[in-house]
Amino acid sequence: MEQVRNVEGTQLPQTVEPRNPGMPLDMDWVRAVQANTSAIERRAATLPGRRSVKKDHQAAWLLRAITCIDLTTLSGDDTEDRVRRLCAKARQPVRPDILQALGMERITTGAICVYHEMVPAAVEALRGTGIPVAAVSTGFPAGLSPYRLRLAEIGESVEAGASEIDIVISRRHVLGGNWQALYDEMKDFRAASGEAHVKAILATGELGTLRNVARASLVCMMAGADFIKTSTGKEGVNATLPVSLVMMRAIRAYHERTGYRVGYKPAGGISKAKDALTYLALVKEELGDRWLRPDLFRFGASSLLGDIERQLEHHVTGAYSASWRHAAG
Ligand SMILES: O=C[C@H](O)COP(=O)(O)O
Repeated sequence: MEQVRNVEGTQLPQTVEPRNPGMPLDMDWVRAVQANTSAIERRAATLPGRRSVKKDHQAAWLLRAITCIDLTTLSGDDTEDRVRRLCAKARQPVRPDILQALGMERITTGAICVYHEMVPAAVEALRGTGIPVAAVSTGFPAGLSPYRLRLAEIGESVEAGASEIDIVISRRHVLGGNWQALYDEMKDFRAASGEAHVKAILATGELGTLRNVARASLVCMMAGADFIKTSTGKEGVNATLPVSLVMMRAIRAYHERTGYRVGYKPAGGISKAKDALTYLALVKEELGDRWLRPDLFRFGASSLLGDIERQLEHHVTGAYSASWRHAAG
């Protein structure tokens, strides 16, 4: 077995960024946004081949990835029992013997992410663990239910104990270039969330262009989003590397302009450990180490944890498969 080196931040102190206060809508900044699609795609295409995460650090990075997962179930057939099982997994995402072999005592996932109706079961199952419950809200996934009901849904989830709210934006505001409407909507959602942290789901697969993704990212941050998130997991195209580059660069620009760090959450279709490593490498390169913590980075994923567990088990037992070596390259 390879020695797992201690990666700073794998066992995490509770550092939480101050909430993003937002800023007035700066329309000149929004209109000036460019996105060079071919350059972005070229950059994204070279990333998986890089050795940004060295092989002998991979197990530690995979543990880090686990701490950043919003462990998710968002199905029509969700039950309280399923959510309770998921919460048990969030509390103990890796078998204790594997964890011990990797030199770690305890880790948890970043959060649990569920529909509103499942919030009470999740809150109860996670009581005393410090693991937050995130609720998808505002008529997830399409965001087309009546506006007052979308606002009320946020309030009810907060009241039920959700400390993170994943809202969906109205895609039509982006597609129609109605940035003021997007800003106002996001501000209302933010206000309705009270003290809860707010993740703005852009549904990037439905926004048409990378420039729209960049503009929507900026507008949501200006309106006070604490995180920007790619997708609901229900669009035809969900998290991708080009979209992630655009969103991370918007986060960087917002930080440079305002001093506030907004978090990033790629979500939907991320199910392989090697993909998690690629995303972590991208975050490290584009935003820096500070973003590699669960208060600023999450994976929205329902099946990623299973693959990471398998890879860690292989790592510990020495059955480190040739295909994995190749894939993680
Ligand atoms: O927000 C999280 C996504 O809905 C999860 O998508 P996934 O089931 O493809 O991992």
